[in-house]
Amino acid sequence: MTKLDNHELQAFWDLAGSQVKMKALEIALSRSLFDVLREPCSAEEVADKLALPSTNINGWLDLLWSIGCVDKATENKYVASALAKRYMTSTSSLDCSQALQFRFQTLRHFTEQFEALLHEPKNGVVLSSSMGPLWAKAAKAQIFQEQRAVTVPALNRIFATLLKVTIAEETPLNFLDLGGGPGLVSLSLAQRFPNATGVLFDFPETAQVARENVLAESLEHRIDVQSGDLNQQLPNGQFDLIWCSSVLHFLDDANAVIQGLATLLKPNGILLILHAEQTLEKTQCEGVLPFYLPMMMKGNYLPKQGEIIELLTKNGLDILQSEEIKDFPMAPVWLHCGRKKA
Ligand SMILES: C[S@@+](CC[C@H](N)C(=O)[O-])C[C@H]1O[C@@H](n2cnc3c(N)ncnc32)[C@H](O)[C@@H]1O
Repeated sequence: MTKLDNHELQAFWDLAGSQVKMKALEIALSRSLFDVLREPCSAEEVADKLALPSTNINGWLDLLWSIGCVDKATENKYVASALAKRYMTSTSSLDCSQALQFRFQTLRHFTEQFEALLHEPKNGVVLSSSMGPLWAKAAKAQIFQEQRAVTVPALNRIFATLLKVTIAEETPLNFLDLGGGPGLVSLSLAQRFPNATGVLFDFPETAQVARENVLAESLEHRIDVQSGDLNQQLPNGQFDLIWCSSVLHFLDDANAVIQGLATLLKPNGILLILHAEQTLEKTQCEGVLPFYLPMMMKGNYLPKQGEIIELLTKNGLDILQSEEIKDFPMAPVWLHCGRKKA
């Protein structure tokens, strides 16, 4: 070790310090600080606008500066960074303020239960129908924001540059968006494929949120919003393309649902499954486990690497490609693209 290297304990001190950074950001989001800082302000002006004493405001703003949320402008003024303006201001079309706060809260809640879950692991998801209203609330807030800012751009990249199978934009296909939440994936598919029709399927309460978003875009003649509990029933229809992202974690039997999806595909139909997975690779564990271990310990399903491919193959699909997708909400997911045999 040269005297310029960090001590080998630094990584663990940094872990402790990240709690303080997180709290600084959480307070900033809850007080709409970045809306205030759309224009440069001094610490005193920030204090005045947020009705706080000015004593500790400089330190708070400097910490936010150190993590990239604030820039320093001239004359001792601070201004929201370009990143914060893009993702943390209420007028931005990519605003993720609520989504970020939700993640802070739920992961903190998990840390409080962590040890109890080691003593008493759970081995089944909560009765799924009771989750309907909670999912609908999420579909109006954090899932909506994450679909708009992250999932839809990832979908666009996947279709534009990543998929090895080409689907011509004018194809008159019928798609299914399984567990589609607020429906931005369905809207995006309908816009990408102008001759397509589609079905979004989710719990009744969430489906209502999706229906309103579909109506707002006047696409109700092309997107049929169906509802039910996937543990009990499948959507109606026969599909050329199925998009299923971050849904299997919440179901009782992923195998049964994939088996069902295979029956809903037309011959040569394409199934795109995007889910976080358990892997044996250290950096992937580091990226995935902080976000998905809580779910696993509560009894949710996190596929092992290779498991989805096995299920798709077992249910009569040829695997066309499997890729790690890093620009997905919270943590990387694996995209598996399967095609039903003709
Ligand atoms: C994490 S969200 C993912 C939403 C969307 N697929 C995406 O990637 O943004 C999970 C979705 O699955 C839906 N879901 C979970 N369990 C379900 C069930 N048993 N039946 C129907 N929908 C369900 C939820 O309502 C929610 O909209």
